[in-house]
Amino acid sequence: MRWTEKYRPKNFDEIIGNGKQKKEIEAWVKEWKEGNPQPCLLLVGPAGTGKTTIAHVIAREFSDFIELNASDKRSYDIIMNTVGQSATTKSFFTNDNEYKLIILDEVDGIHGTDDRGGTRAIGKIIKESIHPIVMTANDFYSKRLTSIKPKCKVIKIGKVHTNSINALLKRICVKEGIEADPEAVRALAKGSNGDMRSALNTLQVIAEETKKLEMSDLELVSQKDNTNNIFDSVRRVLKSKSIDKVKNSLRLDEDPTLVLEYIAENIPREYEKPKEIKKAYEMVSEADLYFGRARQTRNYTYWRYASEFMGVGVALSKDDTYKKFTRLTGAMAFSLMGRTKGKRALRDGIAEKMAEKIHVSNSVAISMFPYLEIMFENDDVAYDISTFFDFDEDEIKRFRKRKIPKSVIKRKEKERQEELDKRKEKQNQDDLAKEKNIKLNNNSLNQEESLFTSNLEPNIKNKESNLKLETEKTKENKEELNSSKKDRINKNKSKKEEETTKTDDDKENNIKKDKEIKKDSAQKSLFNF
Ligand SMILES: Nc1ncnc2c1ncn2[C@@H]1O[C@H](COP(=O)(O)OP(=O)(O)OP(=O)(O)O)[C@@H](O)[C@H]1O
Repeated sequence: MRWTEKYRPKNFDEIIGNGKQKKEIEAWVKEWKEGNPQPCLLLVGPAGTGKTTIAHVIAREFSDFIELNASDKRSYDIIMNTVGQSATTKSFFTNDNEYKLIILDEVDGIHGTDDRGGTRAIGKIIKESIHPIVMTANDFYSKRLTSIKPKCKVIKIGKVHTNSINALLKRICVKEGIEADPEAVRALAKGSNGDMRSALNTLQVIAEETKKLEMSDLELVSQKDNTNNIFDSVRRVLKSKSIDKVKNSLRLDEDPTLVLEYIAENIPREYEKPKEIKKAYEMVSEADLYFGRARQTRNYTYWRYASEFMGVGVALSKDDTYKKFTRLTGAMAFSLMGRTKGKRALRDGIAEKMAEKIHVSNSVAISMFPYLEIMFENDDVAYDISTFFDFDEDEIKRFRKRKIPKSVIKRKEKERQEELDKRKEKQNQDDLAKEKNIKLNNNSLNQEESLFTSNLEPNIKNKESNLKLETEKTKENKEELNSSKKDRINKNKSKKEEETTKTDDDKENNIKKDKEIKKDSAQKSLFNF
């Protein structure tokens, strides 16, 4: 295990140096925990001084945290997708009501044209986040920080003092059972120049196996810089067939893709048989694939596989170890990259223009370059294409050595102007025709309208008089109906009256008759007696 990990501080007390800054940071954490949101924290300072470590210690104070290497997320969309939502909703992990820390490492690593809104995205996250944010950066004066700094509480993390490093190294030597010359420990502390990571790495490299640290070891180490360390690793991979040794040699504090470049560069210097060289390069290519996958997915566990291929894979590609001295060289790729920086910038600029205009990716645009080179051989086509993409002189030079002749440019410009004039004229004519059409349409519309009205009017009048007649008729009918109804009612009434009188008469007669009958019967009964 790397000692930088083994001895990584787990709380503020274990972080050495920067006492005043630690207090400020602790106060910031306290405020958040008491429910008082604070501005985002920006820790700026040199490498290996504990910025990321501090961020992780802060993270322990919150319920959860999300960590992103800002320089890996150059796209606005990616940053917003990964952090944007988490920042604006409280529940980016589990507990809804608790604050979670957002760590954005290396915010100054978001680069120029590749930025694609990365800095803007960070600004948006700072503005909208309801969670605490800690950012780290190396370069206080980085342009990338210009817009970020004013929105943050900036804390400068300084180099760790030699005395503090010295004390920590001594403690580690005791824990690791290393017999250390105090003078050597001090020299190591001083030589690390405030970089705690470097001090720990050097101590581990020298003393982990030998369990000793002497001044003579340091003289050896002090001559070594990272590049020398890389050469040691590469030499070990190419010279050895011992898996352990090779694996150990690749444990160095260096970008593994850089180590891969160095190995690839030196394979043919050490290996002699074509079969060995072929196999070794197959291993390099496998390793490269894994690095690519790690980069794309940001899952850096793939690095492990990559190291297997570029270390053990390349080491075991040879039949036997070579007993010879080989002068190793640095990776040509990098010196080449340095030399071709301008060319690459030109290429990327052209690709970007093309990509934007014809909606393809930059790499597809670059893959069209050979065809453009052929097309650019023709002066007229060269002019047309460069005008279409808005290429400047340097960009045109990328595709043809000769400048486009002035006479061609003049003629083409004239043709272009004529074409433009023609188009303008045609446009004017079209506009006029359109206007005319509109007028004509309006006229015919008006005509149709009046025709319609004139046709409609008599009809309406007829209908109106019909309606009047009908209303009158209905009125008459109604009256008729009413009078007949009245008649009927009257008739019925008189009939009833008649009937009533008749009944009354009948009744009277009946009563009379009854009386007579009664009289008769009374007489009868008298007779009967
Ligand atoms: N102040 C410190 N106290 C104790 N250990 C430290 C301190 N600073 C760094 N270290 C050790 O160095 C290692 C690397 O430190 P860290 O990654 O925090 O540095 P950094 O400032 O973030 O560097 P970089 O800018 O390169 O990311 C830690 O794992 C830890 O072991």
